[in-house]
Formats: sequence, structure tokens, C-alpha cells
Amino acid sequence: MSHDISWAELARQARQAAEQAYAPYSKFPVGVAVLASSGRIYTGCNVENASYGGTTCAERNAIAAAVVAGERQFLALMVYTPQTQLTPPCGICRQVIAEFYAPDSPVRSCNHLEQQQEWRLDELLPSAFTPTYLANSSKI
Ligand SMILES: O=c1ccn([C@H]2C[C@H](O)[C@@H](CO)O2)c(=O)[nH]1
Repeated sequence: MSHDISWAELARQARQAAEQAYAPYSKFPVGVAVLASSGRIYTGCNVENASYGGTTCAERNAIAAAVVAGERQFLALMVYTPQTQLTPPCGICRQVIAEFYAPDSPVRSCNHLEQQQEWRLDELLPSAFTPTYLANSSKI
């Protein structure tokens, strides 16, 4: 339920996480705050790598931090990038978000100008491949 979500607090924590971004190659810092169904908030930043392909996004790092703390269900996700164009999660991250969030979950982006934009997860990733498909497989 969107009205129970403290978006201002998620924005504050996502912005703080972006300050820790390790982005020497892209110079594109990203911070993310995720709200778990426990009510706890977890954060992540992007961590780049000289191989480029070894880079992990802020979204996946935030979700991984929550999972290692025992979380499995999430209610909301906030992305922070210090740029005027509000940034939605990348394709790989959308898939990882779909693993743990209900399709109608709100995903927001915010910036240093305190602007925000909201999408529903199933708008960002329609017809998602979810764990339920794995249960329906038969032998070849
Ligand atoms: O949703 C996104 C999109 C990009 N990045 C990171 C990956 C890379 O470090 C930099 C540029 O793509 O931003 C994220 O963390 N999240």
C-alpha cells in the first residue's frame, strides 16, 4: 500500500548510499533504498569493476544486503541518481526485483532536485519470468 511507504526516508537513504558509489569508470553514481515487508530499509550503491562486466548495480546490491539479513519480500524501491533525467532500474535489475516484489509494487526514482517519478514493477517488466514458471516444467 503506497500510502504506508515513507518515500522521503527512502529518498534520504538512497541519496546517502549514492555517496558511497564506486563509479570511477562511468562517473554515474547510483544509490538505492529498498523497503522490506519487515519494515526495515536496506541500501546499496553501484560497485564498478575494471572488467566493466563485473559491475553490480545499486539495486542488486541493496536487495542482496536485505536477503543476507533474512528478507524475502519487499514493498518498495527507491533509486537515486544526481541527474535531471530520473533513472529507472536497468533490465537485469528489473528481473532481480521481480524475484522478490509483487507485480504491482511501486518503484520510484529521485534526484538531487527532489523530483520523483513512480512506475509499477509490471510496467517496467511486463510478462516477467518469475519462479512460478519453474514449477511447471515436465521432462523433455
Ligand atoms: O539502474 C541502474 C542503472 C545503472 N547503474 C549503474 C551501473 C554502472 O555502474 C553505472 C552506469 O551504467 O550505473 C545502477 O546502479 N543502476
